[in-house]
Amino acid sequence: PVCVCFCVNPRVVCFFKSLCVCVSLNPCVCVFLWLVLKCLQARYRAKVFYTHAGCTLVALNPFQPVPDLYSLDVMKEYHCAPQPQESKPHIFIVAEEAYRNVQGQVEPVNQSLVVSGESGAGKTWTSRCLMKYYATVAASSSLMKSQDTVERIEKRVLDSNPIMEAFGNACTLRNSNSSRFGKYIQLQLNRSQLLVGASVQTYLLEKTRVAGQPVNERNFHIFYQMMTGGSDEQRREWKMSHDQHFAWLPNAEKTLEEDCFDETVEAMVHLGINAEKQGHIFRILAGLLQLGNVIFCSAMDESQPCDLEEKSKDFMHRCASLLCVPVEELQTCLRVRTLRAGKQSALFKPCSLADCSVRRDCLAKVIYAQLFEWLVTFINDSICADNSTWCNFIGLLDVYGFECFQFNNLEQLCINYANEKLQQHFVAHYLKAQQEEYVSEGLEWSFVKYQDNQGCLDLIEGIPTGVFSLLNEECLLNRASDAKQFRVRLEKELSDNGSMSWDKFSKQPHFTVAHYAGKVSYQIEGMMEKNKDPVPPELIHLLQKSENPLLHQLFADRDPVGQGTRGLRQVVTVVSKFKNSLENLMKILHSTTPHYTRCIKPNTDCRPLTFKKEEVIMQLEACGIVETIHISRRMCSLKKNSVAVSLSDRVYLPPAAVRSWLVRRAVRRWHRAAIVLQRSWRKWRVSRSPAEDLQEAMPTELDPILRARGSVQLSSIQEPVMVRGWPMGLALASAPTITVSMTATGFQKMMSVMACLNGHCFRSGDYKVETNQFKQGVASIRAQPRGSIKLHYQRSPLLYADLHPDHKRDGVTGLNQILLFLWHKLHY
Ligand SMILES: Nc1ncnc2c1ncn2[C@@H]1O[C@H](COP(=O)(O)OP(=O)(O)OP(=O)(O)O)[C@@H](O)[C@H]1O
Repeated sequence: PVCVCFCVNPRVVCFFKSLCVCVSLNPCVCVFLWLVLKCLQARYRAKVFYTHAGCTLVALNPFQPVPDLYSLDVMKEYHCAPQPQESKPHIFIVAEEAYRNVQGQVEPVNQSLVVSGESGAGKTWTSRCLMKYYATVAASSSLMKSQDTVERIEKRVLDSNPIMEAFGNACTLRNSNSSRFGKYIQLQLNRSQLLVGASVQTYLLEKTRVAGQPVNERNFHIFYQMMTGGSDEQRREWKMSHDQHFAWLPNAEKTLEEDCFDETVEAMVHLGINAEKQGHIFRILAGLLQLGNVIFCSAMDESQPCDLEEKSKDFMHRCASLLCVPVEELQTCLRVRTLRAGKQSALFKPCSLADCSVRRDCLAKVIYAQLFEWLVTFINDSICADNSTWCNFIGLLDVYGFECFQFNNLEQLCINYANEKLQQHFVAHYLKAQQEEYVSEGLEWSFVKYQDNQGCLDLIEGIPTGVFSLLNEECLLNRASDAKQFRVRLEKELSDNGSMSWDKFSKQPHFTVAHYAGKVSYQIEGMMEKNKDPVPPELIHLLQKSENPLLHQLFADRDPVGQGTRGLRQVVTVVSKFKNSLENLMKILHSTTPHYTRCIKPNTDCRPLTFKKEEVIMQLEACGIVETIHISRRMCSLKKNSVAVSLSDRVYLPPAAVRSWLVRRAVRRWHRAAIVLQRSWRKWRVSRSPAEDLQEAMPTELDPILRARGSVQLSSIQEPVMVRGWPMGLALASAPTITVSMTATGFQKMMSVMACLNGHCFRSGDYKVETNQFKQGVASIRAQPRGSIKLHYQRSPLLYADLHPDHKRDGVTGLNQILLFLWHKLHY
């Protein structure tokens, strides 16, 4: 059935579909997207959620539990299958393929499973499924008798999930269990490929959430778990009465299945976080909640520190008691800045009202972030195997997807930068490597064009004038940051980079980056402060005095003023830390065999079995799926000498009846489209006078300029031969061979040339045609044995027909323009 789709000129489909998103795309990309979209939609309706697309597995989120999709029996089925790739697409195929690569010691032996997608698409779910799979099939204890037999190490590895999710996930507008950090989990395998340990690396926790939650979103799950799951005794210990309202716990009335305190505590116990340590952790968290209720008010005397609202005094006491720090000192360091002049003397300056709140929030953020880091280290200590016991690993990367909100700041810049890096890895590794391999195998292969995002990466990470470098420079200067000034600096340094632009009419200082997945505007206000992420030294001093052993431990080694070894200020900015950790990750990815899973969110409301085409198509375009399928399709057509097989090979369509209905419906539409096209074509022809037509189509004399644009000059034969390529192009559009030329304008032209030459003085075999698909037209025709013959094209009488259809990314070009022209003629 897919072949039927390919028989129609993609541009026609494009034109008639006229989806606004499609029109802005390259027509060939557009038709691919549309086809993929249709296949995915049909499969989703038939409750088939996994689809192979080239080397990538596309996972559609069902938003409801699917019985028996991930059961032990299904795991066994894939694990024991002689050829898992031949089975129905499933995440377990990816898992098994990676596992067998390790078993087979195929270089690079270590594997990385990259799971990407936007928030709520199903990355965490998928990662959990993968971990369960390995914990079952590679269990080092008892093998696969029942889920319960998964013993110690496997259980501990799995138990890291509820803890990390409790502390690092939150309910957002887009996902009720949204991971607010990125993670790379390394599953360690011994010589017999059994799971003997694991380690977790986390990236960029969204710590601002602890002290401020976007409207209609929530704080991290752990706080709500404590509220709903804590016993009366615990609540007393946490100074958390049943009727107390917490400013930092919005939407507490919402009940979520993620609010499972018992599960978190049980997992903590399994990982060795004993009752005493748990007590320290929960008291710290309870202290933060009390801190969030503290509100400052202006002092009567401006030279004095801000006052506390009456109720806040009590909250401040509770907070100090839970954090085990002296209450006076806590109050002072939130309200008074200490200025050091030299080593001995110190000046005390009351903070402004706004500064007091900033310090309060800063205290909460630094404590929470440090606690999260400690938890990750603890988990690693508990599940990491001794280096001597493991030799290979399978890594699972679950990273935040591309983000574009109304207001974007440093967090989005970092997240989108990470996505650019991963996209580059995907493109470089898969698209380039695959294509080079095909060429080296001697396959007649023309390179598929792909979006190179190096320009965008240079813009962000370039040294010394990338956005990150300039941001860091501002931080080192240690002066009050000015957003407008910084914007001017950016413009001065980076206006040459094509990925950077500015909205001239916007009043807010900002810059816009053209990412591979779309343009994002970042506001500059606050960006430098976020990058510095300063913590007042007084706060660190205070926490180092805490009598809560855990809190004390969290800050014991921290230098409050950030002094380097030679006494220089050492500013480790957010972006430099993030860039470093990402570079390390990329090194790991480059040294492993990658497997890509693209999770797709079929609708934004998280409604079960609801497929919104517009939303899916955006995600498909953003994740480079089209290029992947394109290569596979071309590869299959080369190998099997038939076109359009790969989609039907790899995309499993729904049962017979549905499939034929879909095809018939599609054919009817295309038939109607073709009739409209024919009619408008005839009308257009009639509207032109024959003389006009002939004059342009058949120039009597070939002057040099005209000849350069459009005629055939056969050097061994004196007489020039003209090739009328334009009508042929359209005629060929309906022939089956056009399937190959969907992205190959050169091939299309070659076909028309061959057809024309056949009508002239050549016998077949007299010539050999070579094409270069990236240049417009035919590269050369070699006559044998008469030497090289140059071929030129005749200028088309049709407006726009000479334009190469896919050079501009946006805008409609080439044949689409003809069609638009006709359409306008027809309708207006
Ligand atoms: N395969 C699946 N079967 C059933 N439900 C699923 C599946 N995948 C995802 N879901 C549902 O979708 C929700 C969102 O998935 P998940 O939390 O994995 O998204 P995510 O991509 O990790 O999002 P974020 O980036 O915000 O963390 C899950 O809580 C679950 O309800």
